[in-house]
Order: sequence, then C-alpha cells, then structure tokens
Amino acid sequence: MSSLGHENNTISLQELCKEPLLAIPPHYIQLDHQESFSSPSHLMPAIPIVDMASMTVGQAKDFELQKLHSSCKEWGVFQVVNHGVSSSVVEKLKYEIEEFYKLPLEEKMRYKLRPGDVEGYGQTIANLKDQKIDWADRFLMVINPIHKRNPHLLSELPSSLREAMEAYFKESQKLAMVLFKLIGQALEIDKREMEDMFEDGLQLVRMTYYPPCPQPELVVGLRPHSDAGGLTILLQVNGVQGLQVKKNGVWIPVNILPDAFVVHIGDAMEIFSNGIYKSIVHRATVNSVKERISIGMFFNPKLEMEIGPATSLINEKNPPQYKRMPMEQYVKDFFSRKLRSKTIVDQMRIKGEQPNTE
Ligand SMILES: O=C(O)CCC(=O)C(=O)O
Ligand SMILES: [Fe+2]
Repeated sequence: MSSLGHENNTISLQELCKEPLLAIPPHYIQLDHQESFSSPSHLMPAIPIVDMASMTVGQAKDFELQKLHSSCKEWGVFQVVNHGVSSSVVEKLKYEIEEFYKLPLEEKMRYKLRPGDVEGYGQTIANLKDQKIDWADRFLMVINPIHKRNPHLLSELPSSLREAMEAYFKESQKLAMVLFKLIGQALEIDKREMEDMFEDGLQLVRMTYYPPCPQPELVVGLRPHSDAGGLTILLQVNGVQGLQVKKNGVWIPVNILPDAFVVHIGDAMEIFSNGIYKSIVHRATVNSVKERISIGMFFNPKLEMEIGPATSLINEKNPPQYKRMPMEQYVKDFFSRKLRSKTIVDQMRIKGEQPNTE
C-alpha cells in the first residue's frame, strides 16, 4: 500500500490529505460545476421546513400536510423537524461515525470498494488520466432487504458502530414510512399502492467524508445529481455546512438546522407522482479548513416492483408522463451511469413533455 491512500485502485482521499498538498491533483479539479452565485447567500430563499409535530391532529395537520405537498411540488426538498427520531440515537451514530473515520487506513480498507462494485469504502479509479473525481470518500451499503446485504460490510463493522447504525436505520425507516404515507395522502394516491411500492423497499445508506480542501473553489465534494430513489433522509454529522440545491437555475446553500434532517424527493418519486413532484438537483461543496461528514439514507421502491406513475393518479385527463421500467433494470441503469443529473428520469419522460429545467 502506498502512502497516498491507494490500495490497488481504491483511493482514500482522507489519507491523501494527511500529507501536505502542494497542489490539488488535476483529476480533482472540476471547474465546469462552479457556476457562480447570482446573489449573496443571505438574500437567497431558504428551503422549506416541515414540522412533524403538527402532523398529528386537526387543522394543524391540514396546514402542515399542505406545506409538505407544496414543498415537494415547488422545491423537491425540505428540512424536517420534530421528526421523532430520538436524539440519543442520532448523537450516538454521529459519534461512532467520527470514530470510524479516525481508524487507521488499513482498518477502513477492510471495507474497501472493489472494482465493479458499488458498495464499500473509498473511491475506485479506473483511469486517472480522464477521470474526474469528487473531493470525498464514500461508503455505500445496502441495508434492506436484509438478504441483499453484503456479508463483508455492515456485519463486519466495529460492533459499537454497527449497533449505532442499526438503531438509526430502524428509526429513520419509521420516519420514511410516515413521510411516504403523508405524501400518499397529499397526492391522493391509493394507500395500498403507496405501501406496495415503498414499504420494505430497497434501502441504502451512504456515509460521505469530505476532507478540507485548501482550494475548495477548484473541487466538488459531490457533483450535481438528483437522488434516484423515492426519498432520501440526509443527516449532517458534524455541523459543517456544504449542501446546495439548484432551484430555477441558481445554487442555493442549505443551512441545515442542528436537529433537522434534509429530505430529498428522488427521481423514482417524481415518476411515481407522475411529475407532480420533481426531484431536486443538489451538490456538496467542501470547506477549506474543516472536514464534513454526511449520512444519506435512500428509500427506494421494492426490487420486484415496476417503476412508473401511480395508477391511482392516471385517468383520461391525466395521462402517464413517464414510461414504466422494472425496478431491477432501473437500479442497473442508475449504477452504470453513476451519479448524473436526472439522466434516467429524462429518459423515462414520455416525449412531448417539457424536460425539467432544474
Ligand atoms: O453530503 C451532502 O450534503 C449531500 C449528500 C448527497 O447528496 C448524497 O449522498 O446523495
Ligand atoms: Fe444526493
């Protein structure tokens, strides 16, 4: 293993950054994503906040449900507060994740991403000459269905981290199911149809570690993309901001509240809602002095389902705006194109529809 964090062709950027960097290596320089801001960040609109405590009864519920609906329609992203996920579970997970990244490289490389795989830690490099790499180490794992879990990842993690993750998975799964149910109510989708699609679906977790970068304006933490699935619940671990969402062509920094999660509408939800909701394009920027860590939980349709507009939304007046595709195929297509902005959803849009202008 070289001192640069390489092992075969898996890279740990965190390790590379431990050595003084004289210059940013050229394959990390991505200037094409650096469109400038059109106005100072304090003049930018803020993404909506949905309060789950108001979702229980009466008029407050109607109001908050309407707010959820308009957030999903107009933004495709919101922060959720009073979400019911216990703060001790969240704090324990944050602590354990930070400890994980402090482990020696050899320990982390036990879980390394292997060529051709999508699950595991780090970044695989096919060809350094042509490949642009984001300024981050990722660690992606399947968590549901349980029989699809990779036997070398979650179950082999240090037990305190594994337990913290399992506790967090359980609670965030509950939150996701409540959100799916509320979204179903807001869209007036048949309850059974919503459950058949998303309950106990394919679920993934991605922990992303963004080392500080001495010239953050030259690199991209995570390049612009929309999440492919139904809903994403994003937890920011150590208080360092960096998420930006693209609305009406402008990048808006998201100031994530300390006890909130960010929820993204993904492409599969855009399709299922027949375009009433739109997935949101977002990216992560990096900090010049501080590392940043986030944990995304991705809630997708069940693998055995077919992705397409909900049949309870389709009638003569509302024809389908998207094609249908087996979920297995959709997942394959997604991973073969890596993280790209709305490629699959654009392909599935039935001709004649206006493409989303981000
Ligand atoms: O780190 C972030 O804030 C964004 C992460 C993200 O977009 C993702 O994991 O898909
Ligand atoms: Fe994302």
